[in-house]
Amino acid sequence: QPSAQSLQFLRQIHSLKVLKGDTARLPASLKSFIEENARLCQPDNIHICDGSQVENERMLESLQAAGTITQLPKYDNCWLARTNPADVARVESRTFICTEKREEAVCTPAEGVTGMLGNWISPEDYKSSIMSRFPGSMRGRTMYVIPFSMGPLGSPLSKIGVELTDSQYVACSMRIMTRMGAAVMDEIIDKDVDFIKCLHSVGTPESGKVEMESWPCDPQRTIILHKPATNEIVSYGSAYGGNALLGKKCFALRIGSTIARREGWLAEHMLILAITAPDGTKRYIAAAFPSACGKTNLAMLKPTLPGFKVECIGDDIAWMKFDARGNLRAINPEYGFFGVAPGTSEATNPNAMATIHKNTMFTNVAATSDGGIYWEGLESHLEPDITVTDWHGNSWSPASTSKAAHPNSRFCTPIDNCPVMDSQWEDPEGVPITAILFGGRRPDGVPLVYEAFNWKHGVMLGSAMRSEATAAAEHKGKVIMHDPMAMRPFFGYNFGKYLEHWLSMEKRCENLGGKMPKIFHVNWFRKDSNGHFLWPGFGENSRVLDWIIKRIEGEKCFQKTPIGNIPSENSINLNGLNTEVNMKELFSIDRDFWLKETEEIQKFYNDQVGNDLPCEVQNQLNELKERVENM
Ligand SMILES: C=CCn1c(=O)c2[nH]c(Cc3ccc(NC(C)=O)cc3)nc2n(CCCC)c1=O
Ligand SMILES: [Mn+2]
Repeated sequence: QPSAQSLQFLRQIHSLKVLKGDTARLPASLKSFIEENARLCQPDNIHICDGSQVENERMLESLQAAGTITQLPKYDNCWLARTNPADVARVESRTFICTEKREEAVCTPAEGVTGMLGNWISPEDYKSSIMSRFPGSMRGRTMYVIPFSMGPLGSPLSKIGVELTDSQYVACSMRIMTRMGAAVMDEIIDKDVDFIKCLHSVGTPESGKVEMESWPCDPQRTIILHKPATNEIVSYGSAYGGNALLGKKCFALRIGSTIARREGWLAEHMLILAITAPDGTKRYIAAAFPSACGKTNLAMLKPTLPGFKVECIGDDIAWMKFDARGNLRAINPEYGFFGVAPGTSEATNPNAMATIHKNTMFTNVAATSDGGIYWEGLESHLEPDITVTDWHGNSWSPASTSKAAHPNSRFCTPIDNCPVMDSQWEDPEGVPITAILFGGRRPDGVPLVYEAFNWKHGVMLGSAMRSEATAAAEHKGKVIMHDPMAMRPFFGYNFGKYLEHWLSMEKRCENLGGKMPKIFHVNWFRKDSNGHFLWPGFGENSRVLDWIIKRIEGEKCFQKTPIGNIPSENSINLNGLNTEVNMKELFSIDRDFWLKETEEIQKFYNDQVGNDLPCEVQNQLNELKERVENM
């Protein structure tokens, strides 16, 4: 029976029925956060999530009854969600950072150039965007209150958030992707900690007509807003992934990067892996890759080099901070994997396949007649008598010209299902990072691996990252897109200032008497003149990680080149490799290619960063250009 105080609280919010949870104990900050938004969104009732098994089962039953999800009886507690085809991916053009002054949020692109490093919105437009969407948006619905922690509860590197949402799909997915529920609520109550305020509604089209009953959304008016000054995130109209699971991109990267700047640490779009050599030395590596580079495949790598072991800490986000001894310690703030399904198979990522058959929410993948899932890349796993239903719900066969699964279809699966998690993956102190990799999909000119000469050089390499992508526009060619630090869609503030912050880490580390991590650039995707891949990739990448470890240990197994240090002759272990590798071509450095590359990088800086570019980064590019010219 709620206490008198909470009854008073309820009256304040229009005598709403609090279905679950006792509001009396909530600290004032949380109470007013809920109350203000309940008054704004007018839900029929409020459900304070405790994250329990029974609560989750009730939500799954309710989602099943609504037709949003169907059970996949071939696996243990696995579900398939099909979205409105208009709500299938992050919407970058509708994603904004709100600051007083535009230049705090974004760089100023050159005349006539479209900015590609984030979108700014004024405080006035932020307010009006909310007031034209949220009033009454939750009528007839329940407002779920989701208390969640990014990072292990109680870790000095963790941060807490509260997401208010009218989507049970979001609540079930947040329970997989973050530490969510009563333990976090206790932390908020006991320690009255600041929390990131996240408000989400799938909304309703202005016409009032919901296109697809089982997936309410408002694609025409989708908007994703961030206000770093007050640690607020507001998302409307989409229930999909990075738009709605606000702990991931919105919190852990965009808001996270602004907190990290204030507090002196790094919030990065990076996987974290542990590699143990045959002699037992274990190293932790963080790596940033744009999409389509196989980040999750590397994070869960099955090494081919005998005696090596690779274990996973995370596949998408790293929060890294120098500890008192000047060691860079990293945590994975997430609690699940939200991986791209197509392309995942026993051949490309056997450990992912071993992870996703329990307590997993699949979205927009195809379904099989024996109650399982299917997607492009799983052809060899299709039994002959099995029929397939595509992500629209239509029957599909390998002869179909259409795709069975949406290219951005996902598995959302608990980390603790993964068989290769590192024992320290939840260590509250984080794991010590001794190498940072930047990578890209570069079919031409970029060698398999090279090492930065120093931190400043490495920061320039990160800022200059590019990767082959399928052109979004109609001409379906391949273009080499800039994606600095693989953070292009996720910066929380001005990219130039972000680079300054990266540069400042060197001084910070020095003052603590520590050693900076080494920076490397890797490229699994170089092709020969016939368009064939020069490197077999996948588990063979352990040979590159082995060389990186040798370099961290100080072995002189490198040769200097104008672009950086590459492996010296025969210092990459090729024993046991059953395919011929043309190492000469794989590591060739062509003067014309690199002259062109430095020009492209300069153009990117001029077009997109302008005066916000730190002079040290420009100097590093000048030095690279000079070295290449003198070849
Ligand atoms: C840890 C693995 C990283 N990695 C790679 O290292 C990699 N390399 C390639 C290119 C490639 C593709 C097929 C073959 N096939 C054979 C038989 O050699 C070899 C290389 N594709 C790769 N992929 C898949 C990218 C799409 C997500 C990939 O993930
Ligand atoms: Mn990502």
